[in-house]
Amino acid sequence: MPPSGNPFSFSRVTLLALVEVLTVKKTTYRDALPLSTTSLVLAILAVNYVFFLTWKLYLYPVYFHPLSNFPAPKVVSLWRVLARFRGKAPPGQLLLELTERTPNDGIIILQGAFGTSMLITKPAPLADILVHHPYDFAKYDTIRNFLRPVLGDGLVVVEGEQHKFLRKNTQPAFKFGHIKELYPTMWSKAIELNNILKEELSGLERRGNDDTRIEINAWAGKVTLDIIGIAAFGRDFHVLERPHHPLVKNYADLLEPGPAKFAYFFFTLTFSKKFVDLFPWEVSRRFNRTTTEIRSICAQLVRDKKAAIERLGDDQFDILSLLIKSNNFSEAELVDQLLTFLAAGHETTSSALTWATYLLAKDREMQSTLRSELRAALPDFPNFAPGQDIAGILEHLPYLNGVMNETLRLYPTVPMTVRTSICDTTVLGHPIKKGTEIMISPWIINRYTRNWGDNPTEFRPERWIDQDGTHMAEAGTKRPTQKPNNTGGVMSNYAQMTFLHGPRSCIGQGFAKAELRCLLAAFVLAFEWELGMDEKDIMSDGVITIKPNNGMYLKLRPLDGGRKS
Ligand code: HEM
Repeated sequence: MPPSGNPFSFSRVTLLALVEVLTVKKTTYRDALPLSTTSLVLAILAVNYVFFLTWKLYLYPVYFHPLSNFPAPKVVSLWRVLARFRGKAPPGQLLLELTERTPNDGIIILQGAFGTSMLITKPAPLADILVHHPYDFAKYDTIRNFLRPVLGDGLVVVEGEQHKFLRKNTQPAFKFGHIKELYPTMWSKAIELNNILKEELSGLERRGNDDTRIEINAWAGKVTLDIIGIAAFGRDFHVLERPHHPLVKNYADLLEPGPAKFAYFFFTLTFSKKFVDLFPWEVSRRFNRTTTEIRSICAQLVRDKKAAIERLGDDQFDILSLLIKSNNFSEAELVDQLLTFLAAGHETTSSALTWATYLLAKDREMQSTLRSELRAALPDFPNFAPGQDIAGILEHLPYLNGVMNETLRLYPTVPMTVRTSICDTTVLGHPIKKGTEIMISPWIINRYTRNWGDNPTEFRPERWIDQDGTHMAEAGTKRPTQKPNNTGGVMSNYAQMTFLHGPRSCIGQGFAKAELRCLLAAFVLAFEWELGMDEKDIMSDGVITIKPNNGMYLKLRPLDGGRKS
């Protein structure tokens, strides 16, 4: 609901026109009126609509919206930004340019025909909204309704007390110790991916295929689906071996970016899903078919798991077992939670892995620096000595963590999220009305000069590495000791918003990072690569999450056991 204070809407000015016509007719002598009744109605409607447009496009946002009094710079350009939103720029980029142009202390008020909102650009208001009183803000009902068929009534979608309850009951599955136990599974899936890619390459060469490029984003999606299958359901979907698994097909269909998908999203949010579904539109039919199929696959998996627990007892610690054992969820609620983990837990990480391969393809020197660090740490690759602590090794490698964090900073998979205040509240001590729209864009915050200094868009893994004293290296020489840091070298944690912060932050952050470390490390040790497509064809795109709009084609050269073959 928009903040109160706007007395005019399209239907109201239309009704008002009727009242005006009646008043004119009643108060004017018949012969004194130089117009027929039809002309009078049309003339009054035209005047009212011109007034309404002026009111909606300019007068209301600039002078009458409650945010017009908020002490922050105002920019009347949201409608222009939206109009260009689907141009040749990734989601968030046009607002980033606007942010760079507008001197501000962390908040810019965007005024325009598509609504007035508060754009947050810096740490202080972010902390206030996301951490100090997070439950005063919620996702829009229209967005939650759009997400519900994909994610169920799971953690991403629910609000308030229901969210607190769910978060508390799912948090144990994401404890540090539990993620550590998942490292060997993630590692073996990473090795499986490498082996399959090597087979794929030699198959292409054997068949004399001219095009031996690999589209890495699709493979990244498969390996992360396999990993989340094991972590969430305790079940290996074997998607890597069976690329035509129905989950792959359905998620690929659902998440493929494109103009039709964007239009569907836009109309669903502007009107309602029920209304949009009334039209015979292929994209809406496909959306409904794929989400129904995914839900029925999840429901079957939940039934199988319950039966297995009853039959065999259960000593597993996958998310589903944990939720079943808590006895807090009905079968339908279990399906909802798993829909969330399945969707939120695989495309996000696969997109991050894809962007890491892109950034390293563009800088071969960084690729080989990372490879050297990994070779030194994992001399027996792809094997480990028995009992070797894979989590301990990977989490402490400075360059690996630097590449991962810098990729996550520059390509936050969720580039934009929107909240609305659900009660009258404050931001940085200033009152705001119920229904105020707040835009939080990790794309902007992670790339904004005022948060990251000069050259914020430069890929520099060293930002995430501290020089920590010196150590004795080979031949008695002293070398600086390097340690990964979690801030990127800037003063505030809130300058990195990829996973948000506070109780609505990504619950899977630790999981995603563990997975990225394994997949990236194994990939760098198994292949050398360069871009297999024109760089100008690469752009991040998507409706809720981003991925490259034309795929990410790489030319891979297999390495033998981490060495050149
Ligand atoms: C690189 C990988 C990932 C990124 C960038 C990412 C990012 C995010 C972001 C920005 C949010 C907040 C969305 C919003 O409120 O609008 C979120 C929420 C969430 N993410 Fe992730 N995510 C990633 C991986 C994962 C994984 C691997 C899982 C599960 C295994 C996961 C599960 C969730 C869940 C359940 C929520 C909702 C949390 C809540 O509202 O309490 N995510 N994620």
